[in-house]
Amino acid sequence: MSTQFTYTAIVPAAGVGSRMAADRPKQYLTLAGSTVLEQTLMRLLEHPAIGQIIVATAEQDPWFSQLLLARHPRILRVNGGRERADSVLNALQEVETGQVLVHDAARPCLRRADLDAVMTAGLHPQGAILASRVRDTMKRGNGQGAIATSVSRDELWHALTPQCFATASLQQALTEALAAGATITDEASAMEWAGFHPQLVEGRSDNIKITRPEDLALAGFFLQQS
Ligand SMILES: Nc1ccn([C@@H]2O[C@H](COP(=O)(O)OP(=O)(O)OP(=O)(O)O)[C@@H](O)[C@H]2O)c(=O)n1
Ligand SMILES: C[C@](O)(CO)[C@H](O)COP(=O)(O)O
Repeated sequence: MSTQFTYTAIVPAAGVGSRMAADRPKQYLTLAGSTVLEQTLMRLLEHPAIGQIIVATAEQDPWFSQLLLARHPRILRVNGGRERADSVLNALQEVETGQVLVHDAARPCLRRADLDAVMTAGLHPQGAILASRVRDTMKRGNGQGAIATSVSRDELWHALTPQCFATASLQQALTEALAAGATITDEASAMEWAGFHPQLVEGRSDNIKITRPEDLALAGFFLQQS
């Protein structure tokens, strides 16, 4: 019996991790006995509705091929691009399923319940993203290190990943938004540019994106809790 997979996963992993200031891109730093990237890939490989996982790495990346998972039959490596959106667009060319999810390599603490929830919501034509409500009082700076104003946190959310969409809709939106010079920092912003209103699926705030040095130990702690 053929296995019907609903989603193809794209994992953007072509960044240099400049804010991490490590000796290698942060996705290759050691975490919980393997690497950040392998932890993230394991979260996705475990899901029965995810078929192929397309990992976008830098063209000259010397680390990926050294990973055991690099030879996994469900994992395909493609070249990333100058920006995260370019890496995602490159990977989208290889997607053969009607639904696609994009999940940052730098987010290894994703929980199965959150993945289930956003994949289900993502089947809606508008698509869906994992997100967490802002908790702190928000300030907008004046560019000179002082407060310009407070920003209402009503309906203010941190966009997380995975972000789940119909493959054709995302590919068209991303292509057209980038061609128009729009600033695209996540898949939802391309879909919004195209007039979609992706659903917000409230997820755990420990689904952190490893960005700065202090985040690695925190991710290790969170992985011990799961
Ligand atoms: N051209 C790029 C830039 C980023 N990413 C990926 O997008 C995810 C989120 O990006 P970010 O956290 O900004 O990673 P970096 O760009 O590596 O970090 P920095 O901005 O600190 O350099 C990461 O998994 C990163 O590898 C990518 O695939 N291609
Ligand atoms: C996609 C993302 O993780 C959602 O918050 C975020 O936009 C990535 O941004 P970065 O500048 O590439 O870290």
